Amino acid sequence: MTAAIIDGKAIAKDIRAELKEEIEALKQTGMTPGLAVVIVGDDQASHTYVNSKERSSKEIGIHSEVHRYPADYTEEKLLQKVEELNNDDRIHGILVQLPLPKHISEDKVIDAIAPEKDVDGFHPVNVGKMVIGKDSFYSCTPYGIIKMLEKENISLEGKHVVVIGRSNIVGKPAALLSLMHNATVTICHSRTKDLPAITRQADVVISAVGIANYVTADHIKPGAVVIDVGMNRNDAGKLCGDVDFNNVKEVAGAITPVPGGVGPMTITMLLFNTVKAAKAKSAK
Ligand SMILES: NC(=O)C1=CN([C@@H]2O[C@H](COP(=O)(O)OP(=O)(O)OC[C@H]3O[C@@H](n4cnc5c(N)ncnc54)[C@H](OP(=O)(O)O)[C@@H]3O)[C@@H](O)[C@H]2O)C=CC1
Ligand SMILES: Nc1nc(=O)c2c([nH]1)NC[C@@H]1CN(c3ccc(C(=O)N[C@@H](CCC(=O)O)C(=O)O)cc3)C=[N+]21
Repeated sequence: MTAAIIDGKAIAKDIRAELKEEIEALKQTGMTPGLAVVIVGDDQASHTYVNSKERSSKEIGIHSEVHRYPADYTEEKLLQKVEELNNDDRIHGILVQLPLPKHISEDKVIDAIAPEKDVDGFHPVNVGKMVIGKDSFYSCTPYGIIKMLEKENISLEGKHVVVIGRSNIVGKPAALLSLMHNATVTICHSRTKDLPAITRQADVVISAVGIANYVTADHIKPGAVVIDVGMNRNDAGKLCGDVDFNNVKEVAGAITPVPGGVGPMTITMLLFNTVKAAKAKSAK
């Protein structure tokens, strides 16, 4: 059996086309959604992501601004900038690119973002609302996975979802959103014993570890859905996920590729959340 390849790029394109129409309608009412991205430091990969976010925003008509600062920018100045953006009426969404340089507390910066502008869904208020099952801004990567499965007509109801990874931005919210969709959820991490025995019980495996070729064919139950969040470089310097794609695709029922799977959905949900924030503001 060869798995169906889930085309995240195509699904992302469809959702972005829907958002574009929605933005055109909003503009008719005098509202242009605005996104501010803040990046500190000179990490090349981070700059590439940020440029891609800016391009994608502009393509669908979002007002987009990027604030770039050197690696020695102070925490105090960054907090001031966030405050300024909190009070800027043209801006509905604020994203501070992570990771930040070591001398800046990520927690402090995330806490400083107004929850109604936190389109990353990282602020404790938004995380807390998600935990108690309320509508809020959900973290873009896990939310993108949920949307992708919906578009593929893969229901999570009653399914055993095994999430590998428990970070605040991917693993944990992926588990909670799966639970919200009535899955039975297991969370695995670096202290988990006999991981393959657990993942082999899964109807859906979501891997967010950050190790190339970590998930191999013997981890997967025949026919299971495999979602690869990992963004790694292999020995040849090529972008790859956590999953040994060529071998796993012979066992799985459906699988997401890297690139072209979860990544494009992440950016799409950032745009989705920005439009959502703008609509909430205009409804006030
Ligand atoms: N496609 C996309 O849009 C995005 C992709 N990513 C990518 O996803 C991956 C994960 O990101 P993120 O969650 O931020 O990473 P973190 O490093 O914060 O978390 C990794 C998680 O994997 C767990 N882990 C590490 N080693 C093992 C192991 N040997 N066995 C089982 N679990 C293990 C860790 O466990 P423990 O908690 O015990 O340390 C941790 O919970 C990265 O490759 C990242 O680049 C991230 C964001 C968006
Ligand atoms: N505040 C904050 N919010 C984030 O959402 C955030 C962040 N910080 N820091 C870094 C991670 C990583 N991340 C990705 C987004 C898109 C792709 C993506 O589009 N990937 C493409 C390929 C890109 C390429 O070719 O290099 C793909 O998978 O097809 C990847 C990774 C968001 N993150």
